Amino acid sequence: MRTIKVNAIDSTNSFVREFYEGNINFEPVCVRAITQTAGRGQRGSNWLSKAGENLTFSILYPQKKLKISRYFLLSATISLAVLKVLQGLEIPNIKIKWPNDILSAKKKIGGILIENIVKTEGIVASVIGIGMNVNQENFDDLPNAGSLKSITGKNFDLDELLNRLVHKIEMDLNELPNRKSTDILEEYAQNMFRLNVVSSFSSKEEGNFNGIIRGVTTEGKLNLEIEDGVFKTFDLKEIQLLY
Ligand SMILES: Nc1ncnc2c1ncn2[C@@H]1O[C@H](COP(=O)(O)OP(=O)(O)OP(=O)(O)O)[C@@H](O)[C@H]1O
Ligand SMILES: O=C(O)CCCC[C@@H]1SC[C@@H]2NC(=O)N[C@@H]21
Repeated sequence: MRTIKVNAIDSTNSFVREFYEGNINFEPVCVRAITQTAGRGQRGSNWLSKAGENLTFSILYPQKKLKISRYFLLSATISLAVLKVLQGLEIPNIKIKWPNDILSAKKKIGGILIENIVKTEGIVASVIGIGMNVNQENFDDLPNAGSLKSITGKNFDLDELLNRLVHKIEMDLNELPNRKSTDILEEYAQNMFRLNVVSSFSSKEEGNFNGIIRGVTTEGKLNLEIEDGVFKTFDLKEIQLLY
């Protein structure tokens, strides 16, 4: 797909979304910013990334009326594509922290923000925003953040890494309609951070409590074993993994 490099913009997600508004027929496109002045994360957070040291990009991907109920399969496919590219570069211990934080050695090295363009017929396009911490060495205000450099001690070529990520994502998205959802969910679960171990959670309804991550539902809800043999599912708005 075509990649456009821009110097400074507010947010690559906002940029490609605006680009879509005037273009009904389009090919997938990737927009990468050297720096974002208002990078956005999940749950309304900011995405902070030093200019020129990391990757911040968004892919605008046309969908053929994707059902909203299949949205998480898309999200899981993106997380797994990123994970596989990083594993191919021998970055250690890559995990997906539900729903789609990318961790290496327990540090958050990447974040994914997918925003769908929904019409009455379903999802007609997806904006897939990815922030990857690559060569930045210090994350003073973000104690849980890390980068490929802070973990491996090596510098990475940003253009080459972007090409690998975009290529893998495009291939896996094209393959998505042919894949069984149970296979995707199983592969996702196998790569989850803190799968099958007791973890602490915080939820609006129940305060802080312990549970064991056992996987995800087709809709992307977190499936927790909250007592022996007792399971409960939670969506992103309802719960946070503390550690
Ligand atoms: N470059 C970055 N790398 C990692 N995290 C970042 C970055 N920029 C902003 N953040 C945000 O800083 C916050 C702290 O991240 P951290 O992973 O430590 O906390 P968290 O509670 O696990 O967050 P999350 O809600 O994403 O699971 C998160 O909201 C994260 O998205
Ligand atoms: O973990 C998260 O909270 C998601 C972070 C997503 C950040 C990327 S950087 C490129 C794209 N543009 C944005 O404004 N956000 C995403």
